Amino acid sequence: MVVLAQPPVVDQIPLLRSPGPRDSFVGVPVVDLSRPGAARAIVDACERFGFFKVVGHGVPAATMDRAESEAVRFFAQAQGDKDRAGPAYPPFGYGSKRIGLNGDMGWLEYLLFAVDDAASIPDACAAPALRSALNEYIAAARGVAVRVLDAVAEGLDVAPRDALSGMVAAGTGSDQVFRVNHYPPCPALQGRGSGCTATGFGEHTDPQLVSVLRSNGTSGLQIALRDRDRDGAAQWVSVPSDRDAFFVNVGDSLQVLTNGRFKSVKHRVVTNSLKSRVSFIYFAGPPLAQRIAPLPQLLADGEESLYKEFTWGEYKKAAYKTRLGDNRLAQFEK
Ligand SMILES: C=C1C[C@]23C[C@@]1(O)CC[C@H]2[C@@]12CC[C@H](O)[C@@](C)(C(=O)O1)[C@H]2[C@@H]3C(=O)O
Ligand SMILES: O=C(O)CCC(=O)C(=O)O
Ligand SMILES: [Fe+2]
Repeated sequence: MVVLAQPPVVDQIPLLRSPGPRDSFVGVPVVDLSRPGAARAIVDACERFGFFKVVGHGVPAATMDRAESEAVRFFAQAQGDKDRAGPAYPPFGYGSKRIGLNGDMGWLEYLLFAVDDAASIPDACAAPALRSALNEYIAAARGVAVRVLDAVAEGLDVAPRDALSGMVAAGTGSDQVFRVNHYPPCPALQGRGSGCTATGFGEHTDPQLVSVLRSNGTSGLQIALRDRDRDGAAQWVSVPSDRDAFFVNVGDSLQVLTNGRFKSVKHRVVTNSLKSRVSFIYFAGPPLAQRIAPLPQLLADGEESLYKEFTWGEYKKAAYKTRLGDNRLAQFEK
């Protein structure tokens, strides 16, 4: 008998049932930031999906294109050169296949950076052309996060209007993280049939307030709908890619600030057997000392917080001890 050995690393990456073409989800809410009514539309999308697409954002295509081509150039380097930009933990830099420190694996490589208050990544972490392209992109993504959080406050009628955006705006000491993910085609999937795919980035929620994502034209991102199916299973749907738009995820911290009115969206990335996906994600985290508790104006008379009191620093520390797919908020629920 001939036993075909698989490369061991692929063995460690969970395979998934591939969604069929009809799972491509046409219902992703689209918000035009340049139009009146955006604030209401954002609140509606956050309540229904914890996820939406942003158009009319005004970020120049050249900013996105330059960041993408510099990232593609970085990932095209020899493995040894990329490894010199790592490891991803600690503190930040290049990583491959291992996500976090607790045993999660995915079919990807990535750059992970802490972002300073001026929305820039540390000098030592990337070559000048890559660093300059990413810094320009990060400033633009932060701008989108600030506008989205202003709109959330407006749509929820919270005063002051910068009650949320003030936690990430320049000069506030916000705890921002930025990552560039590259999902190469997964050759091990070829010949396995269309029903099978591999985990690019396993299912999880993002711990921060919001995350602002942009990808090239390759699909792979999936979100779980809020309602489970009749058997109690998560309903995963594929998000059609759009390289000109941003996608916004509600994170765990915004779930708490709205006392569960918004829910952080569970999402994951599955690999494509033929095409590379490159994505950029800006994670808008508040300052470490920021208290994360429901905004008083969102609590009805007599309504209590669903969560124990904590600061972002405390939540982040606890989150980094968890596996990707864990329910990180559970230990903070009352
Ligand atoms: C497994 C992990 C990776 C992660 C830290 C964690 O222990 C749990 C949260 C993960 C996550 C998900 C969203 C972002 O990609 C991320 C940078 C974050 O803030 O929380 C990652 C963390 C990571 O990759 O370091
Ligand atoms: O790469 C993507 O498209 C999404 C990745 C993601 O969810 C994350 O990095 O937290
Ligand atoms: Fe995520």
